[in-house]
Order: sequence, then structure tokens, then C-alpha cells
Amino acid sequence: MSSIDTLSFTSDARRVLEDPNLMPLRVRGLGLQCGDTTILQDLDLDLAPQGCTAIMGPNGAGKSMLLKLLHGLIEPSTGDITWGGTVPSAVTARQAMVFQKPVLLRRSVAANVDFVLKTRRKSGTTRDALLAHVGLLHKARDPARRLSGGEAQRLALARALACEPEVLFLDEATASLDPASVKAIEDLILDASAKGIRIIFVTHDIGQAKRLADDVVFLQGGRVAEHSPARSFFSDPRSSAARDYLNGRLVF
Ligand SMILES: Nc1ncnc2c1ncn2[C@@H]1O[C@H](COP(=O)(O)OP(=O)(O)OP(=O)(O)O)[C@@H](O)[C@H]1O
Repeated sequence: MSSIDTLSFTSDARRVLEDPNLMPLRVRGLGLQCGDTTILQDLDLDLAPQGCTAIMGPNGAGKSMLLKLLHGLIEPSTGDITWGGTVPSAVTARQAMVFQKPVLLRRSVAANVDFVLKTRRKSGTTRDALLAHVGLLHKARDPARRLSGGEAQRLALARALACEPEVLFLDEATASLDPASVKAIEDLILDASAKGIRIIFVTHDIGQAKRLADDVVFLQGGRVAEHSPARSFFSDPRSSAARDYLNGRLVF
């Protein structure tokens, strides 16, 4: 895999590095209701404009829904979300998201990246540089559907990076990958973070959260049970829910 230095994240991502006040996240009284089901309620959260945040919590806690709300893909039922004072739908184009199941076009590997570059080109980053960066240049002409799970996820990440996002959301992006593929994706995430891209990722992988996260938001029952620096979260969690989760006990 080539170094990310071959890519030119010249514009917005660098601006985030230079201006720490650009995109802090502020969430107040957030609620999400689907029919009779309350998915998130009374959720408050403040995230710094830089760094790598893990969102953790038991199945059904609302992690994926929170990510979609922060990215402006769905609207909250109550409360406010602002990125540097701006509503999520106004900054969706400055952000990108990678899902557990890669969302790819039924075209070649190269065409998958070309498609994004055509619609969202900013600084002149080339398709080949992106493919080399994620270790897929040699597969450029292959149909994307023939890629392995780990390769497909790296292509999804290349597509996300092609957007030159200021914020990159990852929803269990390595959940079904082997250890080498997990490491490849984690290295790419760390590279992106070092270049100033704000990372917010959902994971159940405690080792991964320890390797990547600066801070951890722990959700339980649609609320923030704890938001702590990663180091103290793992060594001395404040909430009983996080303690139980980290010790492998069922949390509801
Ligand atoms: N359209 C919907 N209508 C009603 N309930 C929904 C809808 N979509 C999701 N839910 C419920 O919202 C809750 C939170 O879902 P979400 O996918 O955010 O959980 P999660 O924390 O990401 O879980 P997991 O770790 O299992 O992926 C779940 O109980 C889910 O069943």
C-alpha cells in the first residue's frame, strides 16, 4: 500500500487541522422516534473538531441511527445537531460514510472511484493514487463484485476518501473481515486521521477501539451512558453499563 502522502488532501481536511474551531459537534436533547419505538432520547453530546471517536454500546443501543443523524441522512424527531453551528444536512457533502456492507456500483473497481471523483472532485487527487493508497491498483479493471470482503471494504474506503471528507463515519466497517484486512483498514483510518480527517466510528471490537480511539461515547438504551477519553474508558469506566459491556456481560 502506498503512503497517504501520495494523496493531496489540500483543501477542507487541512483547514480542519489549521482551524480547531471549524467543526465541533454539538448535540442537544436529541430524540428519534420511529412509529411507537423510541430509538434515541434526551441525548447530549459534544465532540472536539479533531480526533478519532468510537461509538460503542450493546446491540440496539442506537449507534447506527446516531451516526446517520450526525451525517444528516435522517432527521431527528426532537433536539438539535450542529457542526460548527451548521445543521448536518448542510455539511453532508463535506463528510463521507462507510458501512458494514460496502456500497459499490456493479462496475469495475476503477469506475467505482471515477464515479465519485466525477461528481465531487476538489483537489485533483487521481483515481490511481486512491487505488494505490488502498492497495487495489492492480485490480483496477476487475469487476467490483469479484473483490473479496476486505478488498471491497478498501474500495469503499477509497470512494469515501475520494470525497476528501472533513468527517469520515464508519459503521462497523471491519465487522466481517479477517485480521489482516482489519489491520489494513485500521492503518488507512489512522492515516486519514493523521491528515486531519475527523473520524467517528462504530465498533464492537474492543481491541480496535483501544487502537484507534481518542475518546469513547458509550450508548445504552438510546442515551449516552458515558463519554470519556479512551484511556480512562478502558481502564476505569465510570458507568456500570460500560463496565458490564467491557466484561462481556449482557447490557440492556
Ligand atoms: N425503521 C425502524 N423502525 C423501528 N425501529 C427501528 C427502525 N430502525 C431501527 N430500529 C430500532 O432502533 C434500535 C437501534 O438501532 P441501531 O441500528 O441504531 O442499533 P445499533 O446500536 O447500531 O445496534 P447493533 O450493534 O446491533 O448494530 C434497534 O432496536 C432497532 O431495531
